[in-house]
Amino acid sequence: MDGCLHCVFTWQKACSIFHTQGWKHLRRSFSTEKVIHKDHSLPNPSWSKDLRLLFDQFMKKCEDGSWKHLPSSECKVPQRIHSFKTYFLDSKPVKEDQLSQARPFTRSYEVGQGFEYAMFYNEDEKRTVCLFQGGPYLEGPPGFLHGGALATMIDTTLGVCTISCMGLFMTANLNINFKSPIPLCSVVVISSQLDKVEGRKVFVSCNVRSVDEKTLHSDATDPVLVILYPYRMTFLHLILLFSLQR
Ligand SMILES: CCCCCCCCCC(=O)SCCNC(=O)CCNC(=O)[C@H](O)C(C)(C)COP(=O)(O)OP(=O)(O)OC[C@H]1O[C@@H](n2cnc3c(N)ncnc32)[C@H](O)[C@@H]1OP(=O)(O)O
Repeated sequence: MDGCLHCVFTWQKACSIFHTQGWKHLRRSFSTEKVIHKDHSLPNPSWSKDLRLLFDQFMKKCEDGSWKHLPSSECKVPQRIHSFKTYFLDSKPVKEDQLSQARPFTRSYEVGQGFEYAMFYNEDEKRTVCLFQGGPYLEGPPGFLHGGALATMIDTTLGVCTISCMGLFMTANLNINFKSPIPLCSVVVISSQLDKVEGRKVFVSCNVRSVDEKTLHSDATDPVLVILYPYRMTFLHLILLFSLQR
């Protein structure tokens, strides 16, 4: 029992570290390996004027503590976290050399070519906002953003909202309505919120609007995110959690 509680605290600690300090600290806290990181959610030369302006506006909102900027990082992912991810979900382990190549999908492009974004979280309102600029490698219809790229960012924003509010999860269902195409390299605001929790199910929703808020590009209502922890814990998971702490 003590062991189980210890694991609960470990995950609570992980989630708390995640939304106060970001992935880099979460990863570092579970690893003895040296982690090289860079925060990709800060302005860079590829950011348009719109993205910079919005970023500055949200950073201002962070000053009174109501909103938090969520940093990102690209790093050499520690092997143990990979093992954890692989085994925790009962999937077949992938080869070591493939693992060493792994990196978060949304941070896998050259600066400015793919997903440029910054996220902000409001704990009281259980809301997450993502300021997103889709680069030229994310083209779908000529001159417009690929629907799958937008779905990726919606899933990521909803995921960050869920992990910040509730903890570890897997997306079980995601319903997206594409209402108006997004011009490539333009900026949109993805606003997500936690609507309700029923047992292991977390219901979150979001909408995607243009910077001037006049155009509703897309919305996702009642997607379901199922939280895995602490309800489906096997002996193997417990061993892995203990090993992560060493
Ligand atoms: C740092 C953070 C940033 C992260 C950003 C990245 C975000 C990326 C998010 C993802 O891409 S996750 C990857 C894509 N998702 C998957 O691969 C999930 C694959 N599916 C599964 O692994 C399992 O189906 C799942 C864990 C979702 C559920 O399996 P379980 O065996 O744990 O749950 P179960 O089937 O018993 O269902 C639990 C409840 O959820 C409900 N449920 C399950 N699937 C559902 C579904 N598809 N739609 C609606 N409800 C669903 C189910 O009816 C039930 O409701 P009740 O509790 O009321 O009985």
